[in-house]
Amino acid sequence: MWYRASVPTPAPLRRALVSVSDKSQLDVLAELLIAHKVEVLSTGGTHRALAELGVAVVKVSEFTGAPEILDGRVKTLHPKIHGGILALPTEDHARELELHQIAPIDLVVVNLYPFRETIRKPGCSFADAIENIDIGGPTMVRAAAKNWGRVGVVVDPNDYARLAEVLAEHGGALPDSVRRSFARKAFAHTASYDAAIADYLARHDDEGQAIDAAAITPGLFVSGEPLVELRYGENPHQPARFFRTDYAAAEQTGLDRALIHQGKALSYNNLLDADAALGLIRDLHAGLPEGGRAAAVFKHLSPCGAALGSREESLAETFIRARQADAESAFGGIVSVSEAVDAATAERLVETFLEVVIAPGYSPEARKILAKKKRLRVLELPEMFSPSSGPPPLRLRSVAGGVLVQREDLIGVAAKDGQVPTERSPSAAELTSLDLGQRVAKHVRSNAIVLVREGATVGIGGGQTSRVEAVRQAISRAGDAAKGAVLASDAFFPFRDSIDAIAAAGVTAVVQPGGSMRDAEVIAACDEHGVAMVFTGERHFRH
Ligand SMILES: NC(=O)c1ncn([C@@H]2O[C@H](COP(=O)(O)O)[C@@H](O)[C@H]2O)c1NC=O
Repeated sequence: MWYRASVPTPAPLRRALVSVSDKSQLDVLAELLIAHKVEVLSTGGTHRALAELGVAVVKVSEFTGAPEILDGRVKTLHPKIHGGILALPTEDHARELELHQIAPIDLVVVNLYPFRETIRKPGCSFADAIENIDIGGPTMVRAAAKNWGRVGVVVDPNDYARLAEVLAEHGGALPDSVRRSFARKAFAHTASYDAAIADYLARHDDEGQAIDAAAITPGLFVSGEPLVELRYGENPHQPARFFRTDYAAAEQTGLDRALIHQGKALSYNNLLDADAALGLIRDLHAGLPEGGRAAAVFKHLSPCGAALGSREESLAETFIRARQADAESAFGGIVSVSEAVDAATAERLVETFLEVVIAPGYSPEARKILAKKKRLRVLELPEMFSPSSGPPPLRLRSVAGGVLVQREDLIGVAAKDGQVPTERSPSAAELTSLDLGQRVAKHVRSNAIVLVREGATVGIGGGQTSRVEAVRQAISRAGDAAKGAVLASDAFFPFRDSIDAIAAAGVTAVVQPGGSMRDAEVIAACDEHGVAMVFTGERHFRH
């Protein structure tokens, strides 16, 4: 419950304390403080900046009679400041303020030392990070937010314009509702600030040395910036929202950065599928030969088609082959491509009912063509293939009772780098197809089997409870195309039954991690059927 002080008609602001590290838009603030004749108190750097903008500003040290000390570690931590902010509008508090000669403060404008920006700087020392933990700022922000019934608190320079508008509308006073909404934002701000500090400290040991960057540290400090309220969750009766987390803010390539050119609002399911389609196209892009291109079609978190094109093939042709891989499933699909969409590709895209298209760019002609499909969501992620620095991003998933945290599966072993345990080695053409199959299988729910022929998937079996059933599904989907195809599996074959089924269907080569107790049996089966096999040593379960 919010504490509610009874202030029937808010009085015009008389005194503000301004202490900001981010000095952007201070001119907007200065203007409104002058216009409403607000008495202004301020700390060192902010005092100088406001004075230059023509504000008659009093130094906090003069106001309190206590100088700033300890290199700025103590500037505003004084009863005259905190008494002035925290006093309730009651007669008792008024008497106490008078007794101690404390003047009430009714607006606090504070933003904090740039802790996040500091720790993101290459080479930032532990000592630098610690020195950038703001103490006085959050103390004032929290005090003002607690006393929202009388005091306004602004933590974001982007709110100065709103503040100016509200004050102009209300004769220099801040209505209750505005103070309350500023207070909400203030506590969210300090909570997120502390989460960043706690996360940083969890990632450093007692000597201040960074712990293995890829480790999952024992603390989880997630704060989320709300991006959009989604129409609903997986189903219409489930409310849902999309948040950008602090962890994601460090990523260059997240969906939070997508430019949305057109289409219906993105749904919860769209975002999940878009994320999956993005993951696959990144893996395909990473394996492309120079001048090559790739396209993928997703449905309900599973790829239904993926194709690689050589430099001689256009993107439109590559997309057509990805769509043809399972034309039936492509209806209502999510498409991702490895390069900017041109007019010819756009013409092909609009032939099918699609939910979302994701690409690193679009030509103006392509945009015009796609615009014909008003509901189609067109997402541009210019940085989608930027190489990521640092450890793979954290991925969070909730289960009843908690949250699971792991690093994203970014390992990609090219089939050509694997070991060949069979008598026959795959041909160069088979290796190229195995590589595509392996990259796609990583994005199919386990148990996952992917059949590939001539640079495109022809049959995908996923989400099956036995591996041989996933094999049967992939073969059945491929039909005649299974003959001469190659196969990729996300995990090892526990028995030779899958190999017997594959060989009977005409599959010529296999890529899988290996590591089964019965690898010898599986290798023997391959040799019996003349099937070439590659062991990658890396499992890619997707649950
Ligand atoms: N220690 C204090 O008493 C204190 N009071 C305010 N600050 C911070 O000092 C900064 C502004 O400093 P300046 O006005 O000197 O540029 C603000 O980010 C504010 O949050 C403080 N600094 C850190 O804790």
